[in-house]
Amino acid sequence: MSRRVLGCLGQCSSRVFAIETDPKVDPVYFSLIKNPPTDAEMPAFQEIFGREKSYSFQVCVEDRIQRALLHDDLRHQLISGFGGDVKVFEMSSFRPNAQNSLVKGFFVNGVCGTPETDQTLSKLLQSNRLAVCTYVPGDAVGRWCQEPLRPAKDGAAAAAGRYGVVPVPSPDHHPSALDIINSSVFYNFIEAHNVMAECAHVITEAKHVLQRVDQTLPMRTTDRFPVIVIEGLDATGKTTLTESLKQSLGGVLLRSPPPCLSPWRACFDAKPALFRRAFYALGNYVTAAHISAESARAPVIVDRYWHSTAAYGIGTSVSGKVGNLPPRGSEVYRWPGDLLRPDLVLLLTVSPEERLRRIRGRGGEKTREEVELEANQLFRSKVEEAYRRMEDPACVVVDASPSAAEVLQQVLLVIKEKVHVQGSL
Ligand SMILES: Nc1nc2c(ncn2[C@@H]2O[C@H](COP(=O)(O)OP(=O)(O)OP(=O)(O)O)[C@@H](O)[C@H]2O)c(=O)[nH]1
Ligand SMILES: Nc1ncnc2c1ncn2[C@@H]1O[C@H](COP(=O)(O)OP(=O)(O)O)[C@@H](O)[C@H]1O
Repeated sequence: MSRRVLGCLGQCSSRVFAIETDPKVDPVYFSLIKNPPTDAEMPAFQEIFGREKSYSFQVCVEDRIQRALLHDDLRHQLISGFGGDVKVFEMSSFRPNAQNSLVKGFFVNGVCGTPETDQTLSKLLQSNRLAVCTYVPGDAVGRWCQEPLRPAKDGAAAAAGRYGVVPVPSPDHHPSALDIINSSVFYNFIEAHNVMAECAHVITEAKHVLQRVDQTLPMRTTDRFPVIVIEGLDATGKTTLTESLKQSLGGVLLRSPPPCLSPWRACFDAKPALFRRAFYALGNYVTAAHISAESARAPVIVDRYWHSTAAYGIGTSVSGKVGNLPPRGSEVYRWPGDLLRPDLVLLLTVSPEERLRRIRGRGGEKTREEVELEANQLFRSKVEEAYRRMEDPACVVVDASPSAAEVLQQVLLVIKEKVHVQGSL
């Protein structure tokens, strides 16, 4: 049962809220206090709260599937309902350093009180699954307050309390880093399977994915030939290299997500991150079963595996600069304990210019994230840095700028040096 939480930002002053006016820079952080602030006067207030009217909207629904769907839908409602001049910023409310304390939402400023915007606000207020707040001047010298809103009898907005808003220093970790484990990245099969099962009643394709996954043979861990994973941003040369390695090693080439899940990939690429990540995570477990079977008879080369899923999940969930990524050694970079572990993971890297040259030379369709990769050097840098922080197994970085033949020779040398597993290479 969803519960209406008024002013969820104000309910426990240990919460901080972050307003991301530009995803490329650090958010502005505030906290709430019971009484209007006495000495907080910050230019940030005026810049953020001072344009016309500003509001915050947060989905307050227990069920994570409904929360993910409503969050995506709320963004569209705000953009369409308040008109083009209004700025819609990501906003998150959280307890610093407390995992899973993140409540994501949106902050909207520059709302002119027209009949259309009043109607939009009234409609949003009627929803008992949103916490809606407005921000009003606390006094004449630039101090601000937050007022949780509830619908009055005539549908207009009525304030239900008032909290002072004070700026606070940036916390140790970026709020988005609090929401990675088993949300942006899955660290065991059951967690990913649960999300897919929970969304099956709203996403028909999830039933088909679960059928395929549940048909997957249990993994065997008997003696096996080497398992080598090739990772890297798109157009670094993974497909070219894995095909050559298959020939050179007389091996089997697999990829994740596996072909048996291909019919539903485009569907999940268009879904909220929670569902998309669960899809790719389950793809890795299906691929692991195939690796286990094939490695009994030949070396196995894999084109993308868990590191891709983790790096894209971390790179997309952590906004702002590369420094906002969880530090090296964080548990988010650690391999799932229940997933078949490869003997070697090679990370192909090339310069951004060379990647673009190769992309142009290749053509072909791109996923939404690949489009974003091209548009956003910052996103690319975060994905690549996340790859480099992976542990146990770590990625062995390979400069893939030389010719395909030279890269192949270089990689064969690395494999000879690093892989000591039963079975000939
Ligand atoms: N394989 C894989 N792709 C992911 C994952 N998460 C996001 N993606 C997206 O899917 C794209 C790669 O799709 P693939 O079909 O593996 O394409 P690919 O042939 O490896 O891509 P190239 O790297 O361009 O060759 C990535 O660039 C991301 O946009 C994941 O966990 N596994
Ligand atoms: N070492 C290389 N040098 C030059 N071009 C390459 C090299 N490896 C791959 N390419 C070309 O770059 C493009 C992308 O390569 P591909 O293997 O599809 O990369 P990925 O699978 O990582 O996206 C293709 O047109 C391919 O022919």
